[in-house]
Amino acid sequence: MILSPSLLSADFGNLEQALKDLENSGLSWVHWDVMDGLFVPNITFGQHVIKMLRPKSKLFFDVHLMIEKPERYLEDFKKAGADMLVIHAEATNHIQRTLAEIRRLGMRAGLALNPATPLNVCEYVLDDTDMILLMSVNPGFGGQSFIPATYEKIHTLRKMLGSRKCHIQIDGGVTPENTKELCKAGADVLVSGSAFFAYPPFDVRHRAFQKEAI
Ligand SMILES: O=C(CO)[C@@H](O)[C@H](O)COP(=O)(O)O
Ligand SMILES: [Fe+2]
Repeated sequence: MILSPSLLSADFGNLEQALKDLENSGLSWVHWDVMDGLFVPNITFGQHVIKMLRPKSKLFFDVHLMIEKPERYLEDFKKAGADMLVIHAEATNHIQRTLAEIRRLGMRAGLALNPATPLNVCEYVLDDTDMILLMSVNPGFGGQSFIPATYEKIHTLRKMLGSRKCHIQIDGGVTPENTKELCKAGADVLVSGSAFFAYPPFDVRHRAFQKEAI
């Protein structure tokens, strides 16, 4: 299981320190929640902030784009140093083209689905994605409660993926308490914001999640 802590719950005034602390705690991924105030009601940071922090960190930058028409900014995020770009199926009319363009630019391509979005939207683009992100809360805010219907969705998606090497990432309300069940259902990348950052030290927190993973 890969744990990808969400900086949405970190101190925005000191992201450099948060990145250092994560790296020193043995983590390898970090999750950036980019919000535009349109696709979701909240606004966070964009490509410029990521670009300034890229030289400060060796972590894998997992960038979750909660923005309308993400195809407008792919090159910007590549230049900013994103390793993986995750677009929302609900935010573009051109899912396949956008995923293919992300890969052409040399990044890994992910596709995110809101809780109410059925799995069939990704059926014909499974070979174009390195990761499917299943939202287990409605996007826009940290600290919300996990939606239990996600378990069945993970299980069905894992069957749909067959032997493909594609991550299933879960985002929203993830805690050490539901980690085992999520892994059992077929998830292998977990995002955690509030349940991770609220309880330092991070190496102890990291172990609390990993202990539950199967
Ligand atoms: O994408 C989002 C929210 O839209 C997430 O990445 C949150 O940051 C997860 O926060 P918690 O639910 O773990 O507090
Ligand atoms: Fe996210």
